[in-house]
Amino acid sequence: MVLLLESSGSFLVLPIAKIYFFKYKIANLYWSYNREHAHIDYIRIYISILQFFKSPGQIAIIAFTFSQGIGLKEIISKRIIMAFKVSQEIYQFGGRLYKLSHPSEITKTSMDVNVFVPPQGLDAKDKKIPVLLYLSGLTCTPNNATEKSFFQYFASKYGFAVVFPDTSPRGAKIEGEDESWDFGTGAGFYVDSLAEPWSNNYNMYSYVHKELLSKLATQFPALDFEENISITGHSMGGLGALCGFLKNPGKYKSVSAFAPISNPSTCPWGHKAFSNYLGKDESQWLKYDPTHLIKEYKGDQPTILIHQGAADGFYKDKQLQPENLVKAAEEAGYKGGIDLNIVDGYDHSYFFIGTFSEEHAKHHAKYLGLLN
Ligand SMILES: N[C@@H](CCC(=O)N[C@@H](CSC=O)C(=O)NCC(=O)O)C(=O)O
Repeated sequence: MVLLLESSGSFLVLPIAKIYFFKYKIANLYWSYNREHAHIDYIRIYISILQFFKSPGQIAIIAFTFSQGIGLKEIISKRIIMAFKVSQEIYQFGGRLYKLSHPSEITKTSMDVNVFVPPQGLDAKDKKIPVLLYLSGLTCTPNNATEKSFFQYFASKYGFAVVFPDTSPRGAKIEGEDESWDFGTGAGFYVDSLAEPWSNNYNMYSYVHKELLSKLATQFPALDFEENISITGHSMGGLGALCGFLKNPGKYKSVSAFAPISNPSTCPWGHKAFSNYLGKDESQWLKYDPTHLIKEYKGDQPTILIHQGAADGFYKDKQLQPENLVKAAEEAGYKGGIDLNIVDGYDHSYFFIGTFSEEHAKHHAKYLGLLN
């Protein structure tokens, strides 16, 4: 079988992959458009099939390269693959950084995502390793935090994986989506839009918390996306992290944020985004406002760690308002409390995030069972 794959090329790979997929319930097929790297795909096929037969019962990853005549639509319609294209696999801090993309059914666009697997996740045998989801801020792609937050270093030190999703759909072809930096492309605000024309694509809440995590769970069986996952984020991503935690009791073990938009219903960024994505009914806005959500929250109540630079211009302009969240948490009797650290001299940039990312990594490592 292995020799057949090599000599026959991808025309035969697909039928064979299909047979093994159905016969052995293989959950995960790796795929690539990239003809130039076909030899790497074939090597992955050998390794995956050998691994599968060596350890039956485990999920195998089979790779194949698309050839002309095998369309993406056909493959998806037959529910054959859980698909991520791997555009780069980079060695870092003993682990691997994967730069991935995949077609999303929720945003109806191709989505980029970076995933860092620490060394502990490369040779994990019996126990899955925890995951930290990092949501980025306005204008960011998966690469900003990957390049500037230092999170991968601390992920290797403590032993958790990190997922860096994108901040919006890209190329949805909606009129006006590229007109401003704080709305549309790069500014999905992690909400499910209700209003036209955004509601067809701008559904980053469901994309991140449902589709992406479930697809990654199939792609990375050594990572624990179900039972041991925490969430953090910066600015608009801090808002996304706080909402993700407060709207899904029990899903995330812990939450933290860097300079989060804490009370979006009452700040200019929130007004602009929510009135466009969610419409005029302000009761819908409260469903994505942490300062409101914490009053109704009923789940586990770990300490929420927040850092905020005192010299951050957006803080001074009242876009962020973490004090409102602290007050609401106190009034609601949120048990773990909000550990708000206003740090002198720091601004809103990744220099600020990189300075405090170890504290946040440690905070999550504790709740993820990696530290006492
Ligand atoms: N208009 C500016 C500012 C954009 C900016 O500051 N973005 C922040 C997030 S703001 C809140 O969500 C950011 O993290 N930028 C990326 C970075 O690498 O610093 C602009 O477009 O630059």
